[in-house]
Amino acid sequence: MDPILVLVLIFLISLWLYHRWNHRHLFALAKKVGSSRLQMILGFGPILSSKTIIQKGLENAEKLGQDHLCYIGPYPQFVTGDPDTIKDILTSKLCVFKGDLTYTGLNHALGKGILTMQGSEWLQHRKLIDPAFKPSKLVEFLSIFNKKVKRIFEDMDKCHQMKNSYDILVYCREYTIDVTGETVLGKDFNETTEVNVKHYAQLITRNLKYISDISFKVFYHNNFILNLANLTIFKGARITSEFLANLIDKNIDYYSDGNQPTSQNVKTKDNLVIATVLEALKNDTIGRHLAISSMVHVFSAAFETNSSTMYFVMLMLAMHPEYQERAYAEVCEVFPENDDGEFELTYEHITQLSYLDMFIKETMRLFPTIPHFGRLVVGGDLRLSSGAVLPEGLELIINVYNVHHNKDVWGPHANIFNPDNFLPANMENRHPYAFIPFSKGIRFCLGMRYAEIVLRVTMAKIIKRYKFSTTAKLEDLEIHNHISIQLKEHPPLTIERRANSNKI
Ligand code: HEM
Repeated sequence: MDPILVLVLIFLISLWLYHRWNHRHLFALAKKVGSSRLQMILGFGPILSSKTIIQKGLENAEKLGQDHLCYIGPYPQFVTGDPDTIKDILTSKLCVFKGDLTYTGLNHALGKGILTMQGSEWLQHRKLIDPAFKPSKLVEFLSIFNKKVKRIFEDMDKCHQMKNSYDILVYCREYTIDVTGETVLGKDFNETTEVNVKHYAQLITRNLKYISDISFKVFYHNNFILNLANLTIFKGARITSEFLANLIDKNIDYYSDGNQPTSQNVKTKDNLVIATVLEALKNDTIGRHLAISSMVHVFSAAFETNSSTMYFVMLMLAMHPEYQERAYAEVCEVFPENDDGEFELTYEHITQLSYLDMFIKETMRLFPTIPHFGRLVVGGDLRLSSGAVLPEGLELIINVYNVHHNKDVWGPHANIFNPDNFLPANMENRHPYAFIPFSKGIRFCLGMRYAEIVLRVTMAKIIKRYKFSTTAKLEDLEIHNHISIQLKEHPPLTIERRANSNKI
């Protein structure tokens, strides 16, 4: 045999043995859960994009099972859409770290903050910001949510037959930026020239694409390529977070000088989310840089999630006229006046709107705003209740989209929109980790209660004022994952003012 060929063969066999040894824990795991044999041998898998990652996740679960190992480029990932496994992971102290793959984009665009912090530093920081979302603060926010809906009414009153409903998503974004500005910073963006909400909403879209490209197109994980992209195609994409950081910086100075919020809707700065970092800065518990970036993170986590969910709720109302009328009838029962949706919701009202609650939850089941999030095993191997062992250092993807569409959990009609899935009788025997739009366990969404309230206040008012219809069907919607769930194309939407809702 040709000696060169022999050398090449020896080199390849050594390389393979090295790979096999280096990944021995993964090969052991692959015996317990599904995996692609070819990917395991090559140590490499397809490079995904925001357009393909959701579909690929469904296909992999179908082929390999809800718990499986796969490679994204050269990065091995354990992916799960199984509620037992998700519970094991999200309740384990070994899984509070976030992995590189899913957070490179966020880290790059937003810097260090609560969304991306790791381990004990994260825990300390979380304890610092948690008080901003305690029930007494949320009561204050409730009155802001009630007042702010006027903005989206003004925009939606101008709409009627839309061939493409993208503008509605934009109005939802503008509205949630407005609400977040007031609850986090005490700023009424409508009364200041500092922030052009419309321009800012456009920047966000660009930023989301940038973040998801960096995360999923793994060649951007190479510093050289990323730096090149920053100088060219991503040039300017950081404007959003830099702009936000400047705004927060100015507000820290403003409040540190003893000033109070300019917004009429906020009684005192102590009720604002920013109050938590102002206090910590006063006590020297954190530095200014972290105070700013942390508020950038809270701000960023708050608005796109809420606005996408509102938009999807409107689409679901339009596609399901029968359920829409049930939701409308319930709101009319609680608010029987001819009030055009301009009523004031209290906590008690929210508890009476049980069908609306089920409708919103079902929307979040089929369209979870954050379809995947990641974790990293740190501090030891994690033994799952299935017996499989996730080795330290392995990146994990919690596939929210898959568990929400898992037929073993939600039944054979898992892909059909049906708010009755959330009837108490139907939820009684459902796995507690079957529905996780806000994540769950140790590191669940900090703004969950805030989001639940703002969604219910806004949607109750919108349902009272408008009737939605569309020719589009659920199966027409093609979704992408730009960190938050997005539609490839926005379906037509008709918006009519309700007959008893005729004030202009
Ligand atoms: C429909 C609305 C929302 C959804 C679906 C949602 C979903 C989520 C999810 C899935 C996570 C976990 C992400 C991960 O582990 O990587 C998360 C984390 C977080 N969310 Fe939300 N969220 C929503 C609204 C909000 C709001 C309104 C705020 C703030 C006002 C907020 C603040 C946060 C923060 C700060 C974290 C990081 C928590 C931590 O790591 O300790 N979210 N959210």
